[in-house]
Amino acid sequence: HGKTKIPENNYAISIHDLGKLIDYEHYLLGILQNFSNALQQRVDAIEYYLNMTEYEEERKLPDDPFRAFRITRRLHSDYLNWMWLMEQQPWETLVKHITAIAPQMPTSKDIEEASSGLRLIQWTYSLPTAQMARGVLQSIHHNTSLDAMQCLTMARHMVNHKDFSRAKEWLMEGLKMHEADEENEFYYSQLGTPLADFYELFVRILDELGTRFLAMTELQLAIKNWPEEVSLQRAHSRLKMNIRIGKEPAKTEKKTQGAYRNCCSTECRPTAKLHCLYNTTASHFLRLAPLKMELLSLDPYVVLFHDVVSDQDILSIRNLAKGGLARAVTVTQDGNDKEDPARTTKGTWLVENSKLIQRLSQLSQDMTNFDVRDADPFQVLNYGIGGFYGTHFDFLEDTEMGHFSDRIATAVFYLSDVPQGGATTFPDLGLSVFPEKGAALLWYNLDHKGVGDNRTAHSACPTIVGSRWVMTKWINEREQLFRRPCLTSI
Ligand SMILES: O=C(O)CCC(=O)C(=O)O
Ligand SMILES: [Fe+2]
Repeated sequence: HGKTKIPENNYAISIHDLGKLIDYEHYLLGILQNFSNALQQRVDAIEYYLNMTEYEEERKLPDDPFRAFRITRRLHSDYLNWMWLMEQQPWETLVKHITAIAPQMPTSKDIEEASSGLRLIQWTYSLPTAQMARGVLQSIHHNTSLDAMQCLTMARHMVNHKDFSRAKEWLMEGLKMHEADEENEFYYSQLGTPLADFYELFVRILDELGTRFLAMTELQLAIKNWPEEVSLQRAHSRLKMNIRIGKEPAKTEKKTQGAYRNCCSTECRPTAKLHCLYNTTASHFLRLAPLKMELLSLDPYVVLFHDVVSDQDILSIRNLAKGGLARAVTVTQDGNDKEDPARTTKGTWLVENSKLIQRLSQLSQDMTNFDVRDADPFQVLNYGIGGFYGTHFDFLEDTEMGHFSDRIATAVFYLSDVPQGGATTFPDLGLSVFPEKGAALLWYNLDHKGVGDNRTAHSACPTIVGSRWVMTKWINEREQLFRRPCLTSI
């Protein structure tokens, strides 16, 4: 029999798949509402009975015959009915409904990835914590925000990632919200985040930041307020020990990635003015239907094509991909696939050979003037919460596969607009492209000798708002013998 394996839904790395959680929550809230109704019915009946029997009345001997009769009758039978009611727990079936969908609920890994998404958004776009907590992202007010519990989760996450100053900011936001809501402490305790937990973490953060004596003062105050809290007592003895042995506070490392963060935040274009033109030369076809092409860099070659995929085709492509989204992986040195925290997106390969795919292949061929008959299939990707692809190369050079046939060029088709964030960025080129539904970005990964060009390092910046869909095509060297006669290595 054994346990059934908990499925890995990986919700946080695909906004599209996260949509399933909306249905689950709706279902759960329905159960909770039924539970509430059932309870309410009972409460009403009990209150009615208490009123009827004049519970609040003065106690005196039942000297009138009706009172004497009434109390005898009540205590002969009513009490049994109440006992029966107290024993009945019709919500046990509700609990079973919840148990049945429990395996589909997000896991702690999902929470970690969702928090990481927010952390990356905050870091990449330098968003102030107080604004973020209130739903202000890049000066845009969204009708959404985080509550005290969610700020606490963010603070914990920042502590785990050793960013103690951010942790402190998140915790202060959480504390403020919690204290403003003090009369609902029962609700917070019920959900496992009593005020004491906020203080416990607060003290730990102050300690890590090297402000240990401030931490001690705060802690003593908190203990005065919640003398029964074991967690505070534990924190107290830990802190005393740290003071006694003079434990070094943690050092937070500073990461700086100027160009990457700049070009994620605002569109970057290399200084030299390049041109927009209609590409009519790549194939015979293009003489009749030219592509709107924007030259972004000559060396390495990077171009952006506008309006190459129709809304209709985009809908079809996304529908083909929707059912099969799975965590996208990266290739290691020895040619194996591995799960990579620097690639938080789900993807699927379009392997069938439909009319649509043939049309898209022809389009890729027209755009690139490369033979794509044997290229990798199209890969459709949907990014998650703060979903990104860290700076990487598409060429495989030193890997097993790379020796055989390297990825000479990459095309990225944008299958959605992205309201905020989500640029494709080339930090070394000072170049970034913000997604525009229907456009396609194309670049060469190899130099004229067929060697990987390090300047083509690129990334997908974290998506802030939106469900980011792209489709990529990696084009291989192998088939290009006659199309790139100038390759000096051949
Ligand atoms: O999503 C993007 O903008 C880039 C994707 C990418 O670099 C890749 O899939 O290799
Ligand atoms: Fe890439």
